[in-house]
Amino acid sequence: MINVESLSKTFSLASGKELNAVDGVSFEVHAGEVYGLLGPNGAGKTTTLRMLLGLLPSSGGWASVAGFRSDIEPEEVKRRVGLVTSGTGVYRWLSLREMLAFFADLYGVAPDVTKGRIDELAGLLGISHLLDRSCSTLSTGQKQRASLARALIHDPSVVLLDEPTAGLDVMGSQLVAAFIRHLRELGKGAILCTHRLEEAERLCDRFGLMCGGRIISEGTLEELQARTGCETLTDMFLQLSGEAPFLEPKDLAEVKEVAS
Ligand SMILES: Nc1ncnc2c1ncn2[C@@H]1O[C@H](COP(=O)(O)OP(=O)(O)OP(=O)(O)O)[C@@H](O)[C@H]1O
Repeated sequence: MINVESLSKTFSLASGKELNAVDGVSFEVHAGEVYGLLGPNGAGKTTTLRMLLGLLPSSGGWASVAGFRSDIEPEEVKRRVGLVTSGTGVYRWLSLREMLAFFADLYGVAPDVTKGRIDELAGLLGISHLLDRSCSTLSTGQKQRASLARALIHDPSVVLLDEPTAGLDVMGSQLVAAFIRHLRELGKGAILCTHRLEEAERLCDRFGLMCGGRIISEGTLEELQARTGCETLTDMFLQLSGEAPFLEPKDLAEVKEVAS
């Protein structure tokens, strides 16, 4: 469903140097699978998603969604992808119903299908009572529900989630988790990028651990546990990236001593 093959991106920096933000990344995501693309800040996750969506040209390799190459047929790719980000972007001057209808129209959903789909998604996400409210009056959590509905309005086969729970409270995060489980039941392929590693452990079927533009390890949680000898994704990250926390517990004790 999603194929990424030797994908690379080199940025030319103002200093004249070059940065290999994504460096030969390959992975696949199948229908009904949630793939966790995880890594520290600057690992290259968002750049990978932008190339996959056809928003950014690659420097090498290719990506495809449902058989359509992002670099050759980006419009076909966008038609098949729903995007959820942490920026809960809604159109302030439209009602929620108008905004969802607007996006349905942009994606070419037939008008007679749109109404039923808005009602269905609003029911699923618990926002039916908000449909005729102006988007400008919605709370952060309500806006995120609206964004989730917007991502599915054209019934995409693939959903990309880039930090979907950033800034949300426990209830909001649980809703996003339920949404991701629902995607799996619908047989959609999904990529989840998140820094909440415990959340990723619970939600993803397989993981690609990214560091410095490369996938340094890939597999199910059990496979990664067997390979690394670590129990949690957090411990795996620290081990695989070869990085220790800036402060060891003994350092913290010293800091406390100095402070007292
Ligand atoms: N347009 C650009 N020009 C130059 N460098 C860029 C550009 N976009 C991203 N980068 C750099 O590429 C690297 C990867 O960035 P990217 O946003 O993909 O990381 P990320 O894994 O999504 O990080 P985060 O978890 O912090 O969002 C970073 O070093 C970033 O500074």
